[in-house]
Amino acid sequence: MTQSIANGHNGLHNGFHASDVEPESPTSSASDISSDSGLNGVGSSNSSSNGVNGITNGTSGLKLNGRIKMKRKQSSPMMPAFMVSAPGKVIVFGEHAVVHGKAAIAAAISLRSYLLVTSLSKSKRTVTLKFPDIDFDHSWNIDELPWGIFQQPSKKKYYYSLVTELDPELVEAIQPYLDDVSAHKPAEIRKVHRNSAGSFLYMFLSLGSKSFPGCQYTLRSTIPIGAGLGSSATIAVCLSAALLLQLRTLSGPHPDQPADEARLQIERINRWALVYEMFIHGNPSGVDNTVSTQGKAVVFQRTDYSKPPLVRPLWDFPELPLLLVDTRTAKSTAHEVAKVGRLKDAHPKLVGSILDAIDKVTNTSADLIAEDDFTTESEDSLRRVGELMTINHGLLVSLGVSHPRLERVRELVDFQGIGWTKLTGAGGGGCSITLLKPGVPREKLDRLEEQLDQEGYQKFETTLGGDGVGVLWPAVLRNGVDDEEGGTEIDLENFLAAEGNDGVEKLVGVHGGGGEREGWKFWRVESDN
Ligand SMILES: Nc1ncnc2c1ncn2[C@@H]1O[C@H](COP(=O)(O)OP(=O)(O)OP(=O)(O)O)[C@@H](O)[C@H]1O
Ligand SMILES: C[C@@](O)(CCO)CC(=O)[O-]
Repeated sequence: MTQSIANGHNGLHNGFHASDVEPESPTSSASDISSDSGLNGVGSSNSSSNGVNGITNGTSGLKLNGRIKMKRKQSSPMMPAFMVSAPGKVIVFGEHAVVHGKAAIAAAISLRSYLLVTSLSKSKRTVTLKFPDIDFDHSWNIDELPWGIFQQPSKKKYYYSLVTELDPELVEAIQPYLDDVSAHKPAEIRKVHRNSAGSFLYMFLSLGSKSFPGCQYTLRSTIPIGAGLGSSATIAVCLSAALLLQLRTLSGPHPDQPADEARLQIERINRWALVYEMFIHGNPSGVDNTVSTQGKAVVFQRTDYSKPPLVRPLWDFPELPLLLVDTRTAKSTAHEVAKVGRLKDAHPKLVGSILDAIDKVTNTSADLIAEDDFTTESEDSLRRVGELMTINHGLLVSLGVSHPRLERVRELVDFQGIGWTKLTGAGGGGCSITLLKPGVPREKLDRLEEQLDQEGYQKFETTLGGDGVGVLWPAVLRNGVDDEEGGTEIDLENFLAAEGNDGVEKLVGVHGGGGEREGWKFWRVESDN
């Protein structure tokens, strides 16, 4: 398995603090502009990187005392259907410890979620979530949602706000709108659906306004759910980007966009994705949504939950030969995180030392891969990273987040003597990653894969370090066919009809023929400075 980061400079000294990009004097709220449902959010440009939110495209703005007053459009034509996509991730080092303020290294993978956003005609006042992967489909009447409490001056949040905790009163206000969600489904499924619905409503009501146009959000994913590959974060990122695009608060993505402006957009998407994750998980560190938004690989640390995290991109993350194995034992991140929290409460010093040790492992590894002579061709380089993975896994075992099925993968890999294995993500099931030794004989690998197959494991082919959140605007793809009609329009029908992961990838995948597919655009955040 290989990764594919193109940019040839070392981003280790290239860190940026998310707070660097906060607007100094934001002047219009998302809800101010949502009533003006102008088109062309992608490729449109706001001048937010200079600290003033001048959303200029498609509307004329009057500047008054440094503030921009938006002139209402006379008519608001419907937005075209568009798509957003975000990648899953693997945590290479530091899961769980990252929830307690320690560093983690995570990389985007090539498995992705895809969200189709379809606007409804003006007379249709509903908002619909369609999540066929989890058999969830629900609509609400936009006019009946509890806008009043979300718009109260003391509660109102904006597209640039940093929300670091959920407001219990707002969570409470949503509850009546969850009562009839999947009411006749089994309790376990109902719980998952209500969680998805609640997360969405919290974000929708925070960002939107009563005049938000009727629309449908349809999501399909190629990421196994609850496997530690950040599936929930991808949904958070897709919905956050979609809402911000609908509100025309994002600039780009476009190819000649300066990197710092691209980073600002990424940061805004990431902030709201965290809100969704908070609703799903309770206490997320934010590493999953951060790497899913930005893509590539990052060192992530959040020491103070009231502040943005420190995110240090690793543009030159090495092409580690990794084997990704799904135990096909679902777990709940919220459950595993809470378990570690309880262990820490019971044994603060001991668990504190384990978390410190994980932090050391992560930082040692970040230093190691930044060394000039680190190369994936070198046995010594790989052995050193591998040993750190083994140590990290051992520490996670001592935190109680492994699982017999994960230990079995380790046993099989160790028995063949072909690499170093650790769990990735929340553990308790989910996935493991194995760093393969250089020059492993094919027969040994075949034997391992056969054994894993027999025991019901699933092996994933993925590359590390791919693109973050992407946009397809409008939802039209050429699909490699040079037809004069202008390509295939992605609509609800063909999106829902695509068969399995391969069908979804073939129809809408961001990658075609090994490269990026024409039409999909990404915020380019790499920079030399
Ligand atoms: N394809 C999907 N469609 C709709 N909802 C999904 C989908 N994938 C994940 N989810 C949501 O995410 C939840 C799973 O999140 P969870 O954090 O437990 O797993 P994960 O994100 O895959 O793993 P990790 O957080 O450890 O990386 C599901 O219960 C569901 O709410
Ligand atoms: C287990 C955890 O560290 C990673 C889940 O992918 C949780 C989090 O960081 O929010």
